[in-house]
Amino acid sequence: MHFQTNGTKESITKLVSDLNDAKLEADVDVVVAPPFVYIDQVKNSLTDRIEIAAQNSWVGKGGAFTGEISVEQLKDIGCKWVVLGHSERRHVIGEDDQFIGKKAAYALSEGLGVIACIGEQLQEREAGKTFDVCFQQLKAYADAIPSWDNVVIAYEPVWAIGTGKVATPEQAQEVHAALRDWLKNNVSADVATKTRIIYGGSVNGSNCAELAKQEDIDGFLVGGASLKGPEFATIVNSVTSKKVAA
Ligand SMILES: O=C[C@H](O)COP(=O)(O)O
Repeated sequence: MHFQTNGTKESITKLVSDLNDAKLEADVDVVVAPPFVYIDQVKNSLTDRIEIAAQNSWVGKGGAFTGEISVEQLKDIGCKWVVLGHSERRHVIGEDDQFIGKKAAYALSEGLGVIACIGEQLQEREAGKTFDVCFQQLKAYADAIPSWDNVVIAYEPVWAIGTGKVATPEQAQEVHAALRDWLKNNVSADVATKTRIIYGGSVNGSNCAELAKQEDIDGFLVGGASLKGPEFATIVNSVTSKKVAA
């Protein structure tokens, strides 16, 4: 669950309480990504059943980088994961593929898990460039990281993020299968089989079950719907038996 830049101390207290009370299937990995300023609050009040992710991290060791948050600091406050390459980092902040790849490599080298986001914009899909864009973004991670052991790929078509316009199960499955095939051909068959590929973009309690049935969809990265604890629990439980990060 990914709060993006949402929440207050009060709303997050309520959300944590809902999550602590939720019945979450045991075989689903659940990760929550609060804004930096609330990570400590969440870490200190949320059940250990759910791990904590940051929404970004600095590209190297901490130091004189005003406004940035280092991987070392994230580890210090109990983060196990970091979300990198989110479309808002790419298209609003301007991070490029290589910079994101370097961030992933540094976070992994320090022992954080990486939720590595990729995805095409609407005009790219309409121009028939979905696979080209996704493969290029995936290659930048592959070129930078030494191992995929601690990486979850998040496919998030930009046109589906926060728009209410979810990819159809067939659209999402088509890209997930292509990504797995790319890993098989360019990394290894083993990595292609073992790497979890999760979908993000307007996932909610009503559409998650059909998406979760798709062979290559291993879980979800949930934004808006994660701000409602009971609905998020429904989404988590829709991917049971797939051992998925959600
Ligand atoms: O990380 C979350 C994604 O950006 C998806 O957000 P959304 O579920 O609100 O579309």
